[in-house]
This record gives sequence, structure tokens and C-alpha cells, in this order.
Amino acid sequence: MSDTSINLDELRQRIDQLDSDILNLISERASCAQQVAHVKLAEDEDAVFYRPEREAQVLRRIMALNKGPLDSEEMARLFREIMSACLALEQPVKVAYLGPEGTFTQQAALKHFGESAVSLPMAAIDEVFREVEAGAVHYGVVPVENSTEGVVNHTLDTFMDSSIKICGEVVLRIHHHLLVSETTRRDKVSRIYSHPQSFAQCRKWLDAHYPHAERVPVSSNAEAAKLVKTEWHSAAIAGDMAAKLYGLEHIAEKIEDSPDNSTRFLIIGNQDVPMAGEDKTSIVVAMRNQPGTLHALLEPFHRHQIDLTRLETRPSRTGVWNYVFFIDFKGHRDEPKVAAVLEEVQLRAADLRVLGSYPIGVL
Ligand SMILES: O=C(O)C(=O)C[C@]1(C(=O)O)C=C[C@@H](O)C=C1
Repeated sequence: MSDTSINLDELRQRIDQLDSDILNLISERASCAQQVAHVKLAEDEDAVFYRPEREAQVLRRIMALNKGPLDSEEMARLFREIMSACLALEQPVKVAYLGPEGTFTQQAALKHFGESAVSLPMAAIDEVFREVEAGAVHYGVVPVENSTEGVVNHTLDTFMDSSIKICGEVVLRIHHHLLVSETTRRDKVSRIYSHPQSFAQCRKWLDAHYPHAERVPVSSNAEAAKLVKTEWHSAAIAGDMAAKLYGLEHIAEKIEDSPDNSTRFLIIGNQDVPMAGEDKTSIVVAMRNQPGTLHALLEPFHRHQIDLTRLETRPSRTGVWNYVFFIDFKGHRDEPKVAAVLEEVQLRAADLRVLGSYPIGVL
């Protein structure tokens, strides 16, 4: 007993010493970030403070250097928060996201920018775009594809009418829970609220466990969570953030049918992002409706050995061109082989727009 207490005291003294060292080092790092802000302002009075490529490099370096015992993702998350606080000293970053509060999109925004960012909920995807275009916020976060349910067409369509750029991506593991309020009679759940995409992602589980409950689609999971607060016979399917926000209890956790259910979100803004080292580029291409169109479009990528990561077709909204393709591929537009492919595709296409080159999501 006494041996253990001596060791515990010694260990706690060591931890106190280490905490003081960490505190001093974080403060020194924050002062450096303040000096960086002065340098940026001296170079350009409209300086851009948030630098996605640099943040990706910092996080990747930390993950590569990490020797444990904390795992590299955990360590990167800690550094994510330190950088978020440093950036807030340079400039508090305002981020609009598809709301309401408590949605997975808010979770994605905080995962990407850290807790020091100011996040503002918007009612619709086009509102997020508009706020960014108008300069009312610095960046926006919108969902673009889910591993189970596929593409969020509304986001892709909004890009067609906008000059906004993609500055980054973040992928979030989506865990759905069946949630109730403390007054809900758990054995009497006859109605379940959720977003249609979440119902689709949990369909098999619901068929097996709640085949007779009425499924009521609502505009977001957070809205579903809000509704069950006042109904004793209802439950909601939503994530941790909504559960916490509305003080709900879990009846069942991780009820999604696919264990690696994840959603990819885009960070949209008004800046071109320099190369980070591991980048992706997103383009939208309009093609004439002719035989061999798709082959003509994809052949240069194959020849230059560029990895396509996504290809979506959307009906053209202008009616002038029949096909519009959204293509994501690995590489940055400033790399010579990517520049060469873009030039070739431009010659074959009716229209080509680079939506952005940006770092591949790190966390
Ligand atoms: O390197 C910069 O440009 C900084 O502003 C510093 C820093 C950091 O804390 O490391 C902070 C914010 C930027 O988004 C990137 C990095």
C-alpha cells in the first residue's frame, strides 16, 4: 500500500512537471503563430490565415513521428486542437455548415477545423454556398457522398451554378443510435423520426427490431432528436452530437447496417490551395452527347496514370450539354502530369471547371 502511494506521488510529480513543460511549449507555439499572422499581414493586407495545405502537412508529420503509446490518430486529434487554438489567435475562423445544430455536418466541421472555430448552422446546402460567396463566413462544410447511400446530388448541382472552390475534404465515420427522452416509454415506441438517408442506412436493423413502428422522415437527424424530447412514444435515429445536445438516452447504439458507414464532406471557400504533397483535385466537365464521349474523357487519365477516386454523372441543368461529369482524382493541378491531363480534357470537353485541388483528408 505504502509502496504504491510513493510511486503514485512520484508519478504525479513527474506528470506535473511534464504538464508545465507542455504548457510552456504550447504557449511558445501560440506566440509563433501570432508572429506568422504579422508576417502574412505584412505581405498582404487581405491575408488568408487558414492554410489547409500546411495544416495537412503538420498533422501528417506528427502522425509519422509518433512512437506511441497514444495512437497516431489520437495524437493528431490533439494537435488538431492546438492548431485550431493557434489559428483562432491569428483570426477567429467562421464556418457555415448544413444545420441545424447537432448534425453530422457540424461534427465534420469541428473535426476539420477544431473546437476553436466558430460554426454557424444554415438551413440548406445553397445557403452554405451563398454565405461563403458573400464573404459572410470564411468557409462552408457540406456533405457530398455517403459510403452506403451514394452521392448528395444537391451539393453537386449547387456547384454547377457557383464559382465557389473546394479547399478540403473530411471523412466522418457515421454511427447512428436509437435515442429516446427520459420520459419515453421504451416498450411503447410506435414512431421513429430520422432523416431519409439515416433510415436507409439502418433499414435492416429497423426491419428486424422495430418492424411495426411508423418511420417519419424529417429534414435532419438533429430535428428528429429535438422532436422526441416532447413525445413519450417516439424515438429518433441520430448521432452522438444530437444525443448530447438534446440530452437523449440510447436504446441501441451503432445500428447502421454497414460497419464502415462513412460520409465525405467538402470544405468550400474562395481560395486556391497550394500543394500539400498528398492531394486530390475535383473537376466538373460538360461533354457533347456523342459516341465514345466517356472514353474520350477518361483516356488521358489512364494514359498519364492518374488515379480516379470518383466519377458521377449529373443531367445538365442548362439543357445545352447532355452530360455533366464530376470527377475526383489524385494529384494537384500544379503537378505537371495533372496540368497536362487537364489541358487535354479541356480540348475534348464543351466546358471544364476545376473546382479545386486540396489535401486528402488526414483525420
Ligand atoms: O503556418 C501557418 O501559416 C500558420 O498560420 C500556423 C498554423 C499552425 O498553428 O501551425 C495555424 C493556422 C494555419 O491554418 C496553419 C498553420
